[in-house]
Amino acid sequence: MTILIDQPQFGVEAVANKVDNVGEKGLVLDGGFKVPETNSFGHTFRDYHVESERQQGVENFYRTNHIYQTYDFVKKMREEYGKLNKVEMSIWECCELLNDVVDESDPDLDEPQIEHLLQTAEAIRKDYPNEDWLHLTGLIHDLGKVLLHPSFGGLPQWAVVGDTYPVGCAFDKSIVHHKHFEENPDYHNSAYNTKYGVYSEGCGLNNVLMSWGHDDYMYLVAKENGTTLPSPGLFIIRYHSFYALHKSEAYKHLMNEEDVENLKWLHIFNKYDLYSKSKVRVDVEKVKPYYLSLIEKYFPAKLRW
Ligand SMILES: O[C@H]1[C@H](O)[C@@H](O)[C@H](O)[C@@H](O)[C@H]1O
Ligand SMILES: [Fe+2]
Ligand SMILES: [Fe+2]
Repeated sequence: MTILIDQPQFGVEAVANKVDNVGEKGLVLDGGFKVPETNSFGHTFRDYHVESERQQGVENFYRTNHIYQTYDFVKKMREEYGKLNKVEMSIWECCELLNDVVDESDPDLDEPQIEHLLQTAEAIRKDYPNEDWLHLTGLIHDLGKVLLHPSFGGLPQWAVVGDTYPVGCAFDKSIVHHKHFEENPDYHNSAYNTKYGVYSEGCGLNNVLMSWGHDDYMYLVAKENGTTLPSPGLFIIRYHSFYALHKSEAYKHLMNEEDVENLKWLHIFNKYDLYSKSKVRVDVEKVKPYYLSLIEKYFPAKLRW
């Protein structure tokens, strides 16, 4: 039985009200979303080693990503993009810009990004009808990929997409294609290559520099433009690509209590983000009015990017 939650709840209780079942065809969420066994290329999701039409390109992507994402690089990018002086536009205009963007890091998807945004948001909406903040989080979580666009500086893919991880401490073994970190100068720097590096136990993820990309950028955009999304929404946007944490449980020693609470929502979100990727298209015009109303509720009409 599905228990609907009347009031938006942002804590453990809301999570506990949604129970996962393991059905014949894999994991079934109470609300009805079925986790498919394979992606649209016929492989299991997030298999970075299986021979497929995307494998080589994805590995090349991670090699470059792992070589160039250093502590210094991330600091510079955060400073530069934190100025939010590139473009002024609405959330929906930004969604439309993503029409042309295909993500080279993703073994499971070769559709334009706008499809993925709507697929994620609509899948969440079916199972969590009352959590409108989570629908909107689904819609905007990958908007930071506009960094690839010429008007945002046209950053290379390795500085925008792919899984993220902390810099300034050791790269965990669970990170996809870990071996390529051997070519990253930080890997050989004793200030940055220990378990804690420049951080300390329980310091909170907010104090940890993450590899630069669409997550942290979109978090900065949302926060600095005064969004009223709740804390778990911002956390999801900021850490949804941090698979080493939310899937492999690495780096837990850096979390504080608020991170632990927010992580519960990220786990829920991740199922929809990952497993809603398919060739089934969402009718954009049909759902647009609903998402415009959410954007109006949680964001100003124009944002600084
Ligand atoms: O390839 C994907 C893609 O770039 C996603 O947007 C990101 O969130 C994932 O972590 C990554 O693995
Ligand atoms: Fe993403
Ligand atoms: Fe995504």
